[in-house]
Amino acid sequence: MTTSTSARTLIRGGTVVTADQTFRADVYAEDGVIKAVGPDLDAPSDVTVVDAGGCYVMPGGIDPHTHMQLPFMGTVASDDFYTGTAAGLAGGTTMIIDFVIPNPKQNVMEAYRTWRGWAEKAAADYSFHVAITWWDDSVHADMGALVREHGVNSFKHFMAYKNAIMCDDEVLVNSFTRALELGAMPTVHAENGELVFQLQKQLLARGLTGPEAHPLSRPTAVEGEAANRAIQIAKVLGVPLYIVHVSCREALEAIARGRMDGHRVYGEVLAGHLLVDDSVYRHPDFEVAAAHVMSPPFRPKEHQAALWHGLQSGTLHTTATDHCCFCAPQKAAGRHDFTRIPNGTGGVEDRMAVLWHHGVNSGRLTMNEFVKVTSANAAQIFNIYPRKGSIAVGADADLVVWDPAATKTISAKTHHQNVDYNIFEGMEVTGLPRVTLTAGRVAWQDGDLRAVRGAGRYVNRPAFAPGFDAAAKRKEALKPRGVDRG
Ligand SMILES: C[C@@H](CNC(N)=O)C(=O)O
Ligand SMILES: [Zn+2]
Ligand SMILES: [Zn+2]
Ligand SMILES: [Zn+2]
Repeated sequence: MTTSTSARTLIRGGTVVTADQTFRADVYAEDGVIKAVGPDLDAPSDVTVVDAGGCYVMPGGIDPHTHMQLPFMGTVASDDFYTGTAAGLAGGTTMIIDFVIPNPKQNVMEAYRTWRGWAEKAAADYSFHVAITWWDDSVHADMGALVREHGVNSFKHFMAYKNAIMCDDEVLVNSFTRALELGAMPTVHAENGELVFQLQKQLLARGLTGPEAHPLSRPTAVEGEAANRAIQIAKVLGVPLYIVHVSCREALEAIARGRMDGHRVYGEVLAGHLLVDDSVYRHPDFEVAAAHVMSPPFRPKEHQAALWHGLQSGTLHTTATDHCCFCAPQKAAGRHDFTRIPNGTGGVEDRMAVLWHHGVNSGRLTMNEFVKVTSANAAQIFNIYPRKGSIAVGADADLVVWDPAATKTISAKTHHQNVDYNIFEGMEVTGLPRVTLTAGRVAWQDGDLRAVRGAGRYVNRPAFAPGFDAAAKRKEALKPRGVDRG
């Protein structure tokens, strides 16, 4: 179902904040596209006027890491593409990049079509990273079709989850090589799945079955090793790399080393990893501890300071949520075996507010840096800027009118996410979306959510600079050199 985007909307009286500018201006949108940005714009007839007085007008948030209705660990994530994108709109996020995750040996194109069907009901725009969970010639071919015909320019690799969707080095090397040929970005979930598997077995054998064992099975060295390995593999192959949910100092330092070596490595950090620490796993109530089971796990406090410094210094580039919700009855599957607790937590509704409060209000980030890490950088890294992540004529009218004085206490009792727990429960934040517009239409205003099921559109993300064929380049490099007689 498509909704009219011929709505004419004038956002009046605000201060526009983009990744690089802050200036007083009105914004006029028509047919879902920004048509004018400037002071004191005239209001044509039959226009909807949005009062942005005292507010900032920013590009709508882009969450580059969600899993709506993901089938995982024997159950299905509780937010679907409609409820999850609606909750995102309530929090100022106007686009998600979700994941197609084929089962091993499942045809990649078939999995892609399945996820496309599920996402038809989305209330905001969406796109997909496609996970490569196995390898053969059909995967090589399907990656080409996805890039050339379906607007996919990023491929995900889980280095964790052994005996499920974990990639070994053979898959990583083949898929990274193919990504380079195609001009696509490989991304990784960097945890050494073999180590996790062995540590889980050891912990269970010692009778440690509760959620407090979850972080013990995934120490930071397990993430640091995998991050470094993925970076070195990408470096040898000459392909860029994006590391999702960087949660600890070891992974951050691997990225910093790679970047210092001149390698194109990007890092993503979750709002949760910036603000929630590992004490949650020692909560006496199983439900509270299990609600926080996700991977990589929440870490000791000292890693959060490092992650904030990573964001401030440009070693980390995007913020996300890894929104993958499971309610208490689903988490209870692991009541007597923590390895069976479905991994995942929420956050798509709260990311922008918690980052504004703890990032901008605290002085860690400027407002422009806030726009970079919640929207513009993800748009640039995944090649949809300035259509997304900017406020400019011709860009999509995905906008948020941000009230820096508005306050609320985050709670599962009041959030719109379809999950019975909130990892930011009780957190008081100042700075909230007053209005969120998707394709020029008001979807959230002063607490009233008017998300439209099916209004979201699939966003094609073009390949990067013409992917050259790495094989040809390697052949050239290996050609015997004639003696150079000077
Ligand atoms: C399966 C997915 C969500 N779950 C999680 N992060 O624990 C992921 O690993 O990113
Ligand atoms: Zn090839
Ligand atoms: Zn992951
Ligand atoms: Zn994820």
